[in-house]
Amino acid sequence: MSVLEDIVAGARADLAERESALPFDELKKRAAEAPAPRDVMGSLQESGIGVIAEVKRKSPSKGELAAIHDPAVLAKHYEDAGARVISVLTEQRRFGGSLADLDAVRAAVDVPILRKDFIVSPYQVHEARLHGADMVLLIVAALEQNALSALLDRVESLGMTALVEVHNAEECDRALEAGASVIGINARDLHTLEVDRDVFARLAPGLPMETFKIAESGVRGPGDLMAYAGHGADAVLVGEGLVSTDDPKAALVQLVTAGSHPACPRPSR
Ligand SMILES: O=P(O)(O)OC[C@@H](O)[C@@H](O)c1c[nH]c2ccccc12
Repeated sequence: MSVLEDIVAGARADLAERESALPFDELKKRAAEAPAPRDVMGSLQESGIGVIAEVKRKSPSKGELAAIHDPAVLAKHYEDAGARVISVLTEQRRFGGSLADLDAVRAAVDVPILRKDFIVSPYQVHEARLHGADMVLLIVAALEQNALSALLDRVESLGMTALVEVHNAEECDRALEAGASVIGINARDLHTLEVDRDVFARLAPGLPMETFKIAESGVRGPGDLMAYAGHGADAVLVGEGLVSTDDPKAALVQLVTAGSHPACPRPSR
């Protein structure tokens, strides 16, 4: 079993438990009463290269990254530093996240929030909405084509934005086929966990100009952001490079500053 398959199997088992505690129909009803989703694209399309900052406690490749005692405090730092979207990992087994983290962040900030998890069921989409998410990650490698299309439609029907994640050319085709307009190119291969920052440069030119392109993983500092921007990234998503520093807020200010600097390559649209 690859790491991805293992994580997805765990996510399904955890999901089954939550589903028996709160039936889907009831969850849907409650989610429909949540405050309206925020304008993710409006936020991402402000000038320059936007930064999506991630609340990430652990990773399968490195184990513990940071002891985040209060995700709300970290999220507030991210918002103050200029994050366009805040990503919150809710996967528990390998990433140490939770829906409680999502709740805490939602209560603390006004910027749009991405629920980062291994979404395989409509249940998780409504659950994301109930807990205040505005954007939901859909990983192409974890989904059959029909499920990908159906989940993407579901996300959009609830007024949220789908971030559709790819790692190779075939997955790009599948993402576009499903109707994705926001595509995250992950430098990390979820089967092997290896990071290859050149994946973005290889895949981005094959995507339509109007696709909003997000470079995910491997950003260590402003140099990596500039490099991704030079290859056509509209935004970058950063976790470890922020949480594992002594001062995540200062690290994010540096990235945000680089992303809005006149010397930084502009988005193509
Ligand atoms: O910590 P990094 O290298 O900055 O990466 C962040 C983000 O891209 C990574 O957490 C991620 C990308 N896709 C995922 C899918 C599931 C879990 C995590 C991820």
